[in-house]
Amino acid sequence: MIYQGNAVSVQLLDDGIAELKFDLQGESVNKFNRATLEDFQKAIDAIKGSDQIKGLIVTSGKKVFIVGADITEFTEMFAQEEAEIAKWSREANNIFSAFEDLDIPKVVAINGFAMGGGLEMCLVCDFRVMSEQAQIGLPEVKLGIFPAFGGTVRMPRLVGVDNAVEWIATGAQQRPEKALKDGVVDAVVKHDDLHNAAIDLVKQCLAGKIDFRAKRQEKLEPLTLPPMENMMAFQTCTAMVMQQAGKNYPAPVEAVKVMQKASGMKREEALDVEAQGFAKVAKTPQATALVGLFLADQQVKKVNGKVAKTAKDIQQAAVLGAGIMGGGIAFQSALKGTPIIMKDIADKALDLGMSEASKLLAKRVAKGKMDAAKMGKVLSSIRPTLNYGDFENVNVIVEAVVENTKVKQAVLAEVEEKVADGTILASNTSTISITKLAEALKKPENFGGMHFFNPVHMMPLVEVIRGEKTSDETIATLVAYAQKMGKNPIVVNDCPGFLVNRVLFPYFAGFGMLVRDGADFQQVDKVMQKFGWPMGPAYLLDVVGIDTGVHAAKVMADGFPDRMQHDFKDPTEIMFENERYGQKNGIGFYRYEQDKKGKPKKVADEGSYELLKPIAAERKEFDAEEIIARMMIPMCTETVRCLEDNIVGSAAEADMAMIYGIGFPPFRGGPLRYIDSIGTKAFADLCDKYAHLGALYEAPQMLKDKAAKGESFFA
Ligand SMILES: NC(=O)c1ccc[n+]([C@@H]2O[C@H](COP(=O)([O-])OP(=O)(O)OC[C@H]3O[C@@H](n4cnc5c(N)ncnc54)[C@H](O)[C@@H]3O)[C@@H](O)[C@H]2O)c1
Repeated sequence: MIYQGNAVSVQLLDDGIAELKFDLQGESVNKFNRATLEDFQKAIDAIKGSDQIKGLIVTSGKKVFIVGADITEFTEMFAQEEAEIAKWSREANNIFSAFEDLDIPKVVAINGFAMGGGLEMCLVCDFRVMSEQAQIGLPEVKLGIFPAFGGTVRMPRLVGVDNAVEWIATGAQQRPEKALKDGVVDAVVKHDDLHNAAIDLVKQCLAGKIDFRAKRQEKLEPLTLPPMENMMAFQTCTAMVMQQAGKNYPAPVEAVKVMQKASGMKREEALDVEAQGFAKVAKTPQATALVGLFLADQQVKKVNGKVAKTAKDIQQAAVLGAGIMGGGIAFQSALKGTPIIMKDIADKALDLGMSEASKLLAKRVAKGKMDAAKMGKVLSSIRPTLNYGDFENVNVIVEAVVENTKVKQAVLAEVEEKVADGTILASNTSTISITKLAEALKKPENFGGMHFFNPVHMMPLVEVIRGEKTSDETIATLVAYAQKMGKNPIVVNDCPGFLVNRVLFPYFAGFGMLVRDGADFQQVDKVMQKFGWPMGPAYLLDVVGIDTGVHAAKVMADGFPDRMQHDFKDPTEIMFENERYGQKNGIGFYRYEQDKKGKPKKVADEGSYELLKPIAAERKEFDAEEIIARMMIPMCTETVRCLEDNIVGSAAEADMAMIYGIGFPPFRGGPLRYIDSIGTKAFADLCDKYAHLGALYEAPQMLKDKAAKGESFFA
C-alpha cells in the first residue's frame, strides 16, 4: 500500500500501474468534503514520492463513483465573504491541478454516478472510461451555483463551447451514449470490463501508442477557436441560456460568462476567473434558497425513511373510483411495480380509466422511455372491476370516489367488511376531515388520508394525513406506499385543507381582496408569475376549477372563520355564479381557445371585468411590491400557523410541501425560507403594515417571537 487515508488509498497493482481508490469510510457514497480533499492531497504527495508508479487508474470503492461536493458544508461556507469562498475553490483547484500535472498517464474508471465535483475529478484525468451503467453530469446550476473544481475550464477545452454550455447550463444527468458522443468520456464498456479497460488504456499510453501528454495539454491551454468564432459561439450560447434559465436563475448565465472571460487564458488564470465567478453566485439569494431546498429535501427523506421503517408489506393495492384521480393513482401504482385493483360502480368509468392509462404508457413508448413489453406488463397489473372479489388479499386501499362525506363514509364502511383485518385504508379527499370519515369505520386506526395532486403522474407530492385515531403503523404504510409510487410524501395532521390547501386558500383570499380594491386580475397574474410562480392566481383558479375553488374556500372559511370568512363577494364566487368554471368549460377569469396542438390557450375576456365591476373599486394600477406583499403575507403567515399548530412537523417539510404541491418558486425556497430571506423582523413589520386588511395579515405569535429574538426558521 502506497497510501491509506480515510477516503483515498493508493495501491500498486502490476506493471508499475497503481490504483487510486476513493472509498470514504463510514459513508455510503463518496463525496468531496473538506476531509476528502485533504486526503486526496496526501495521496498525490504519496504518488509523487513513489518511484514505482508509472501509470494510474482512478476508481471508487462504492456503488457510485463520487456524488459531488459535500452540500452539507455549503451553508456555512457560503455565509463567508466572497473572497473566502473564492479561496476555497482556488485551494481545491490547486489540489486538482497538482493531480492533473502528475507526469504519468491517469485513466478514470467511472463505475456509477459521477456528479458535479465527481465528474470534475474525472476531467482532471487524462482519459475517462465509463461503465454502461453509470451516469454523469454537472448539476451545480440546480443549486444556484456552477462547477468550481475546474469544470468551467476543462469542459470547453475538452468538448467545445457548445457542448460545455449544454452540460453546465442545463445541469442534466447524462447517459453513457450522450457522454461518449459529446466527447466527455473516451470509451463506454460493459460494467464488468471497466477495471481491465482502464488498465488497458494506461498500458497503451505507457507503450507509447497513445500520447497522453498531448491530450492533457489541451486542457492547460486557452481555447483554440479563432477570436471571431469564439465570440460568436459564446454570444449564441448566452442568448439561448438566458432565454431558458430566465432572470430568476442567474447561475447558468454567469457560468457562460465565466467560460467566455477565461476562454483566452491558460488553465491557472482561467481557474482564478472560475473561483471569483463562483464566489459571486454562491452569495446570491437563489443559491441560499436552492441549497436550503436540497438540504430540506434530504431532511424530509430522512424523516420519511424513519417513519416508513414500521410499514406493512405492500404487495397488492386497490383504488376505489376510476375517475381522474383514481385512474391516475392506478396508473402510477402499476407503473412503479405495485399491482392494483381499480374498482368503480360504472363500466364506462373503468373503460375511461384504462384508456387514459394506456395513452400515458403509449406516450412513454413513443418517446423511447419504455418498450412495448413493459407497457403490456404495466397495463396488465391494473385490474378493472365492478365488485369486491379478491379484496381480502389487498394490503392498501385508496378511496377516490366523489367528494361527498356520506358517499365516502358508505364506501369506506362497505370496503372495510370485504378486507382482511390488517388492510390499511386511505381517502384521497381534498376537503373532508379524515377524523370525520373515520367515524364510519370499525377500525379507525387502520385509516388515514392520502391526498394526491392532479395530474397524479406529474405531481410529486402526496400529503399523508393523520386523523385523530390513525395509528403509526398506518402512517408508516401510507408513507411507504407513496414512496413506492415514486412520490414525496409529507405527513401532516388533520385540519381543514390539511397543509397545502390551508396555505393556498389564504393566498387566493389575498387575490380576492386585491381585485375588490381595484386591482386588475391580469396585472396580479403577471406580477406573481414574474415573482416566480408557474402561473398567477386567476389563471391557477381557472386551471384548478372555479367550482372546486369555491367549494374548498367555503370549507376553509367554516374551519377558520376568524380569518378566512369574508364580508364581501369574492371574485371567484362571481365567476362561479356566472357558470364560469375555468378551463373545464372554456371560460373563467379568462376565455380558453384551442392552440395548434389542441391545448387550451388563455385569452383576455372583457366580460370578466364587466362581471367584477359591482364588487370592485375603480380599477387602478398597483405597485408590484404591494401586490407581492398582499399575496404572499397570507400564504406565509398561514404556513407559520401550521407549524405553530403542529399540522406539519418541521419548517423543511412545510416548505417542501409547497414546492412539490403547488409549485412555489423553488429559487425562493418555500414560504418559510422566503420569510427568512426578508428577515423575520422585517416580515413581521410588513404584516403590521397590512394588518388593516384583516386577520390573515396579522403576524402569528411564532413569527413575532422569532422576530423579537432575531431568530429565523432555518439555521
Ligand atoms: N380532481 C382533482 O384535482 C382532485 C385532486 C385531489 C383530490 N381529489 C379528490 O379525489 C376524489 C375523486 O375525484 P375525481 O376528480 O377523480 O372525481 P371523478 O368524478 O373524476 O371520479 C369519481 C369516480 O368515483 C366513482 N364512484 C362513485 N361512487 C363510487 C363507489 N361507490 N364505488 C366506486 N366508485 C365510485 C365514479 O363512478 C367516478 O368514476 C375526490 O374526493 C376529490 O376531492 C381530486
